[in-house]
Amino acid sequence: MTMPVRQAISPVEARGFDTQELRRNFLIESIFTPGRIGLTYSHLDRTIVGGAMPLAGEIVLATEKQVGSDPFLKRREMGVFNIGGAGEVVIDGEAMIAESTDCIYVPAGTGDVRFRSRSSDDPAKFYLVSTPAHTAHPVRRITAEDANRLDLGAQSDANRRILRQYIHPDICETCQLVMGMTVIEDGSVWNTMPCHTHDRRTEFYLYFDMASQTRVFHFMGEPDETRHLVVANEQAILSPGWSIHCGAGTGRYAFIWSMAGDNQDFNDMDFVAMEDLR
Ligand SMILES: O=C(O)C(=O)C[C@H](O)C(=O)CO
Ligand SMILES: [Zn+2]
Repeated sequence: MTMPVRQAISPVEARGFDTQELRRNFLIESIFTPGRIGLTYSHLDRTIVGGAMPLAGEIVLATEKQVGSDPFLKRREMGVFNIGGAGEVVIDGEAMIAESTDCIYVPAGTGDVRFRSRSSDDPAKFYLVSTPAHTAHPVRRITAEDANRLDLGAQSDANRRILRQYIHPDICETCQLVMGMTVIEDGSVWNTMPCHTHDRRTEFYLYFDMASQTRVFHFMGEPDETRHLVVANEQAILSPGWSIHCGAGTGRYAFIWSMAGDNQDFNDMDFVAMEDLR
């Protein structure tokens, strides 16, 4: 496995980027490869993001030079969100079932992590987000029913959506990772609109559950210097704290959001007034 590195980009640099440069820095085009694990190291809050898609055999989480510690989770925690068929995450020899839309929290200090699919005909797709951690909290399996559910938006604003907070201080203790899933209701297109920034935290989005022809127009940038990225199914966005992050889809979609940084306060957002967007 090689782990590409994404440097932290300043808002001043990003203003000058063309489409290709924006995509190279803020989009991960391929998260899942059958039978493989693939990870990207971002200098945004030193977050590692990627996917593991086991087929008949298991996949082992191995460490890399970029991580600087052995084992991988010696000084990190990890959220594992399954968006595929049923599978298992084996944590220091203990198998935890992960059905579709289950999330497993794997704490710092874990020695050995393995990923398995129940059936290679319907493989699990484990979306992985790992952030630095200073102590070990208990392992958790969090289902959609366990998560905090928020019903957001209005049909008249085309932004009705169900947001579930899985890894959140009310549900699961972590060092810094916060993670959940937002599903856009039929007939709505917008996520996270009205939009916000939160310079205290980095955010990552994995868009999924999209038809192959569907695209999400994901908006980023400073509120008065917006840009967009055209995103296909199972691609991920890196969103620095200075950037807005929101999107509109041409068809059905959902996304996993995750955050890391100075606090775990989901409501610590700086909302942007519509008249300030450019
Ligand atoms: O649709 C939404 O609203 C969200 O999913 C909000 C994001 O998770 C977010 O930006 C949290 O800071
Ligand atoms: Zn946000």
